Order: sequence, then structure tokens, then C-alpha cells
Amino acid sequence: MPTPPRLAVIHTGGTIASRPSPDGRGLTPQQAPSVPGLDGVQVHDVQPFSLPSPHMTPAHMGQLAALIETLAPDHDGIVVTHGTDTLEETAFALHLTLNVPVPVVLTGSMRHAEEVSWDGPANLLDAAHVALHPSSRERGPLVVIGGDIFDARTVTKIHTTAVDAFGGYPGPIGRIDREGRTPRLHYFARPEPRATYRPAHLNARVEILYAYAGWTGEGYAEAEARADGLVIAALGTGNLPAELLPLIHATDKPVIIATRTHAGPVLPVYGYAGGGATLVGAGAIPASFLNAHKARLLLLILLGQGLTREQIRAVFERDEF
Ligand SMILES: NC(=O)C[C@H](N)C(=O)O
Repeated sequence: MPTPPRLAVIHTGGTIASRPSPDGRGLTPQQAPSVPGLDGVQVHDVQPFSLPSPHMTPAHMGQLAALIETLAPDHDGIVVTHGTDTLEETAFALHLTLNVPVPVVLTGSMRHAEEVSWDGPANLLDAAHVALHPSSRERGPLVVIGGDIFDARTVTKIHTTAVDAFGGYPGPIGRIDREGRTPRLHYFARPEPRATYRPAHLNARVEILYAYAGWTGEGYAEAEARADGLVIAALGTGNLPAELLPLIHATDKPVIIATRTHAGPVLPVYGYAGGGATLVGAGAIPASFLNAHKARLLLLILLGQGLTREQIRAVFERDEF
């Protein structure tokens, strides 16, 4: 008799585990869901904590990575259920730090168990099939929602309530559907090699500032003084009002320039005061195609690894993530 595939399901909370609280105070994580309709698979449920995902911290992400490393040798695939609000941050932190041979797939739900058409069971079943599929190996942690399979680097939450809440440029890297009970899985590209890091700690203080028309640097000095590094969600290809240029010039801490625009890379093309070319001339580091919150996690991990500002620049410049 062939041994059945072994799947670990790590439950961390989120709407997929939530129900309305009896006192009428709103949704809270209460009960981890079980994978429906998976015949012939040995499922091992683990619940290290149960949190709404806005309560997730880098420390929880580190705890999760350590747990996945412990479970990986005895399983063929690992699913992580997670709240959708910060799911992309946990997925990216795992992408940067995990080096395990088995697929790791994150999923969640947008509707809770007592709503009409709860999306939790279908997402969980899809995630389980993806995690146990041999073509999911060597791709780094994946996110599966609504049948779409996303890469941790590019996936982002794009809608506050829709069931298809995840997207990101250029979109899914694969698709899972079911023909009856048989999963049909397609990837649109081959796996790519990826850099991983072993930070000594995840305690660096990295803050995000959000640029807007008319910003003259309010909040910058305070953030710069207390943080080990900054990320700015800048404008367009990575430009800022002129007042920010001398402030950035004055620091030797890493300042990463991301963009508040939803797709595309940061490029140092503009030469007016505060234009991307002048910011890079003043020492700032373009975030490549990472959004501000993912650039923050990468910076936090690189600082935890003890990298200098110039080594950090090289990682962002070469897309070593
Ligand atoms: N759909 C969800 O899971 C949202 C919830 N607020 C969470 O992230 O925990």
C-alpha cells in the first residue's frame, strides 16, 4: 500500500477562523477550519496562535518560519491559514527566510463561517491541493485565493471585501481548478531561483512614511531619529517634494524609496529637486518593484542580518529577493 500524502495545516487565525462573537462585538478568530473533502491524505493540524492578522508581527512570522522548518521533514506539503490583511507580509517574510523543499501555501477567506457562500473551505481545499502538487516545489511560499496562485513577491490585497481580494502586477503565476474531485493545476512559468536570508534578529525598527502632494517632510525627522531605516511610499517612479531632498541627504541610515503607485518599478529618472535621480544621488535606495510594506520587511531582515547600507543597496538593485 502506498503511504498517503502528509499535509500539515498551520492555523494562525484571520477571518477563515472567525465567527461573530456572541456578545455582538463583531468578528473574532475562534475556531480553526478543517480541510474538507481531502480523501486519502493524512492531515496534521497545528495552531501556534490564533490572531486577527493586523496583530501579526515580525516575531510571529519568525515563529512561523521556525515551525515550518520543524514540520517540513515529515510532510509533503504545508498550508498556512492566515488573515488576509497582512497575509502578503507573512508570505513575503517566509519567502525571504524559508529554505524548505516542500511547498508552503498561504490562504485565508474574506467571508466568515456563518455567512452565505463562505469562501474558506474552497480556498483551504485549493491550498491543500497546491501544497501537495509536485509542480509547486522550488517556487518559494505561494498564496492561493479564489483558485489563483500567486508569488509572494508580487501578491497584494487589492480589495477590502471582494472574495477575489488578491491581485498584484503582473498577476497570478498559476491556477487551480477542480474537475469533479480531481484537482487541475497549471503554472504559467517555470520556478526561478531565489535568495534567502538568515537574520540574527527581526528587531530592527523600520518605519514607513507615505508621500502626498504638499508634503514638506512632516514626521520625517522624528521617524529618522528613532528608526534604523526608513521606507517612503513615494510618488510615481519614486519622486518626492523638493523639501525631502536635504533631509534624505543628511542621514546615513538606509532610506528605501518605494512607490504608492500600485504597479511598476521605482526608477531614478527625474532630475528636479526631489526627483528620483536626485534622491538616489542623496543616498536613497530604490525599492525595485516591491511595495512599501514588502520593502520594509526586506530592509528589516537585511538589517537583522547585519548588512551595511551599501550591501542593502546591492540587494535591492540586483532584485536579490
Ligand atoms: N479577511 C480577513 O482575514 C481580514 C481580517 N481582518 C484579518 O486579516 O484577520
